[in-house]
Amino acid sequence: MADPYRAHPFHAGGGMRKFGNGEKAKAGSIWTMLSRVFKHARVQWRLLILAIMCIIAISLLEFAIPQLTRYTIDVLIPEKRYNQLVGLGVGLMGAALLLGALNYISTSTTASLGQRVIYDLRNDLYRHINRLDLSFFDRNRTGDLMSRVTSDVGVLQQLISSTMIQLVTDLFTFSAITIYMLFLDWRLTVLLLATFPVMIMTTRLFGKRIRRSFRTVQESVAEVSDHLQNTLSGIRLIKSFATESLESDRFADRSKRNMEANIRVTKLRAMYEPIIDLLNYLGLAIVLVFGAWLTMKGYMSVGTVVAVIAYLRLLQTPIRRFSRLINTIQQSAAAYERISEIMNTEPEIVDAPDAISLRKVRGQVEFRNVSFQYAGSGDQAVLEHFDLSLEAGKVTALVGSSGSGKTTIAHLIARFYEPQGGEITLDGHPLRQVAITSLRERLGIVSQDIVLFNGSVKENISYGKQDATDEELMVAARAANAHDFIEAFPDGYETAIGERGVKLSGGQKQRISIARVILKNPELIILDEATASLDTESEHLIQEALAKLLRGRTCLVIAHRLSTIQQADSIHVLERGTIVESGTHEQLLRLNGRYRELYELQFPQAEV
Ligand SMILES: Nc1ncnc2c1ncn2[C@@H]1O[C@H](COP(=O)(O)OP(=O)(O)OP(=O)(O)O)[C@@H](O)[C@H]1O
Repeated sequence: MADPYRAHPFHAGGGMRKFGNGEKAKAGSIWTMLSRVFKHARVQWRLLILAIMCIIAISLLEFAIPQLTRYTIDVLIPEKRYNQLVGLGVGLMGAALLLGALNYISTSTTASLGQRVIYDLRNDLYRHINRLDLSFFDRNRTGDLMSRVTSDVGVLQQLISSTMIQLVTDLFTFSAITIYMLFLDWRLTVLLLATFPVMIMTTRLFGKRIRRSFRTVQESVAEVSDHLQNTLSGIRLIKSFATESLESDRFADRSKRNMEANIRVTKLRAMYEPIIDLLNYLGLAIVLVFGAWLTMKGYMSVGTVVAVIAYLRLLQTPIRRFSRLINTIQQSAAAYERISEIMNTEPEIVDAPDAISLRKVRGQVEFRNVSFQYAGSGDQAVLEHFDLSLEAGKVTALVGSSGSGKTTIAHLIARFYEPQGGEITLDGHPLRQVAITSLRERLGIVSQDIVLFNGSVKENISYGKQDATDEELMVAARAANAHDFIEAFPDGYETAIGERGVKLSGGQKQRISIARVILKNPELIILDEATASLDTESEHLIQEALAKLLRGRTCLVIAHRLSTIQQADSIHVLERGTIVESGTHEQLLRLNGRYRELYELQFPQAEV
């Protein structure tokens, strides 16, 4: 049946929703992000060690080259050591070659390290999303979740594959050079370091703003993705209402937010980088002026000044690079916040520590004094002090007006949601004590809202029993009256059914979904409006298939159409979460109550 809450039009609710019990990642938690990402990287420790060793070697080489310049100016030239010139050239070229090789190794290692970490992170995130409760998916938009798994994780990729290692290298180079420069000339170095607090303050100031804008960028990417997901999967509705241009305008609006946020980021960076450059020039001016003065006074050699300038440039490289990395870092921090919001959300419906695994069930289901309301629906309870029994091996039907709570009852049996009060038992075991997987393995649901995946007929039928043999598959398809039409397809069971089964008719989809449940062979079946909206012939075929499916199993049938449930062993009429009448079809007709009213509405000419 159509779930009224889900059957919303496009674009229900905009903006971010709160992530259930998930904490928000703390603002300014760049170090938390780096350390968590590092934890993932630690698993690849061989690559990590290789990358770090290369980086240290690169830093040492870069550090040694200015020493050659200094030696040439201060020793080789004044002392005219011609015989050492060849050695100098060869040494320099050798160092350059080694530098090239080390750079190659470190770049390729860090790139594959990054890819592997991202691979793990993305899989963890997807696994985690799959574990979350249905109520989480009620609260969050599919497109938004998709963009967290694709775009946000993608942003982190940059951070891991280049930025983080670069950051470690730069930190190492920076500290080594600063220490060496202090030895070389502490006065010049202290003067130089005086510009640093200003740099740090500027970075913090801009960093926060840049991150905020990136958060908007990522959120707008999510909105664009949500729009795409909704409209492309609902393209038939758009065409039938001729709302193509309306949707294009809405798309443009969402893209505009993305564009504006990106422009804001670019402007912030455009302002930040020149400020850092200015501070770098200030450093150079200090070294030049003060260094020149020291040299003129004879306190320092020309070679030392040249070496200090060379080191200054080496020192400024990491600073400059950091000012560019800040973009990636802040963007990653914004993306990481969005990933953390999911990772910090824990499912509430989980196995109890002493949960029992059910191997075989009879299917006796009891609702005792059950109260339930959906999260976020105010104090609107769907069920209050509700009692219901499903007799093992019997067919129990639920009828009643729209919104009376029929599907909710099915959801509670499957433990998609947990009741706030009372207890539901299966064969006497409270559902809270039953391992969720074992419960769902014993349960088959056929609903009007059929979900088929893009793939072959065979893959779809065997979804609940991946190791089914071709023979078993065909037996199930025959029982579901699906074998004949499947065989008539040019590729038979290998036929691709298209996204959500678009290449199949409504009745065919329904029969495939029945075959899927027959193959799974559960003891407990829920049919939710399974035969609505079908023509008489399809309905006949499906009724036949369902009759085979129900044989010998416990079954709950939820129906609007009373013709489909007349044979049920017992029928309950539900109104606003309360059972108002119960009995067999004949008994209920004799009661002259709500059931008879519904029956006469559907069959005005019937003789009853
Ligand atoms: N996921 C949800 N979140 C919040 N409220 C919900 C959700 N699903 C259903 N509801 C509300 O719970 C009530 C019962 O819905 P339910 O789907 O159980 O009714 P139903 O009897 O199956 O209706 P119909 O026959 O029209 O399908 C309705 O008022 C509905 O708006």
